Amino acid sequence: MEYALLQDNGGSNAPSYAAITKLEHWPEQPQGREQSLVSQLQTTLEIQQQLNIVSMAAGKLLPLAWLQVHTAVGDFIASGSKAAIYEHRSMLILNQQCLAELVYQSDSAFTPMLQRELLQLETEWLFALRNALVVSRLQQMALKDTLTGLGNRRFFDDSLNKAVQLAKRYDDSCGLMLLDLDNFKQVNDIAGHSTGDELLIAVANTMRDTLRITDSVFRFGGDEFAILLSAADTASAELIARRLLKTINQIALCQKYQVTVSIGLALLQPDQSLAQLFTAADQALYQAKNAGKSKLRIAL
Ligand SMILES: Nc1nc2c(ncn2[C@@H]2O[C@H](COP(=O)(O)OP(=O)(O)OP(=O)(O)O)[C@@H](O)[C@H]2O)c(=O)[nH]1
Repeated sequence: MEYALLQDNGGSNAPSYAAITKLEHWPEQPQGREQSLVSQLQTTLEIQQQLNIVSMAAGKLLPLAWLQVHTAVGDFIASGSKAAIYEHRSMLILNQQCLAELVYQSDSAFTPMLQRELLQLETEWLFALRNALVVSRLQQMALKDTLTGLGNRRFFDDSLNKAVQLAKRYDDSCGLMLLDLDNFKQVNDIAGHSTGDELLIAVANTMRDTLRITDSVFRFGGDEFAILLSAADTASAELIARRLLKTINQIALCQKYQVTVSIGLALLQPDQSLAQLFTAADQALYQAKNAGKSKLRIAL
C-alpha cells in the first residue's frame, strides 16, 4: 500500500488536505475494528449505504460533520452531513484505477495522524466500493437508452409508478407527455441511418435543455419519447409542451428534413390509475397525430 499527501491548500482560511489511497495488494488486516468494517461493507452493494457505514466508522476517529464521495456513477453524501470548516480530500485508487474522491469535513483539524487512520479505513473500503460501482454502472446501463442517454422504457415504467404514488400520497399532480416525431422516417430514407441517429440525439438534448431538473425524459425506442412532469398543473404543462414544439422545430436537422413533433399531454386526475393516465396521454397523442404535424392535444 502506498500513501501520499498531495497538497495542503494553504490559500484558504480553513486548512484543506488531499491524499491518495492506493491499494495494489490486499493488506494484512489487524484483528478487531478493521475486519468488522470490511464485513459490514460486504453486506451491501449500494454506494449510499456503504458511505453511511464508512461515515459511522470515521465518526469514531473524529467529530465528522460531512462525508461525500464523487464517483463516475454520481455523487453521494452520507446521511446527516453538515458543512464544517476543515476539509480533507482523498482519492481512492485500486489497481491504478481511480474509483472515487472522498471529501471529509470537520470542525477539528485533519492532523497527519488522523489522516493515516482515515487512510486505513479507506483502504478497507476499496474492494467493496469497486464492486458497488460495477453494479451501479450495470444498473444504469440497463435503464438507459444507449443512443441518446435518456432513460429507457423500463426506467420510464418505474419512474411513472413512483411519480403517481408520490402525487397521490402528497395530494399533488403529475403530468405525462408522450411525443412522436413527424416525418422522421424520411431522414433515414434520404440521408441515412446515422443522420437519423444524429437528429434523435439533437432532439433528446433539446428536450433535456428545455425541461426543469425535476422533470424526466425517456426514449421508448424509434422516434417515440415520454416526459414526466413533477407537480405539474395544466397551464404550466401546456406552456412546456408548446415550448418543446417550438424548440424542436428550431433544430437545424429538423428544419432541413421537415421533422416536427406531435405531443399528447395528460395530467393525473385524483381518482385516476397509472394505466388510465397513460391511456389518456396516448389517446391525446393519437389525436395530435391525426390533427396533422406539430400539434399538441391535451386529455380532458
Ligand atoms: N436512425 C434511427 N432510426 C430509427 C431508430 N429506431 C427506429 N428508427 C426508425 O424510425 C422510423 C420510425 O417510423 P415512423 O414512426 O413511421 O416515422 P415517421 O416518418 O415519423 O412517421 P409519422 O409519425 O407518421 O410522421 C422507422 O423508419 C425506424 O426504422 C434509431 O435508433 N435510429
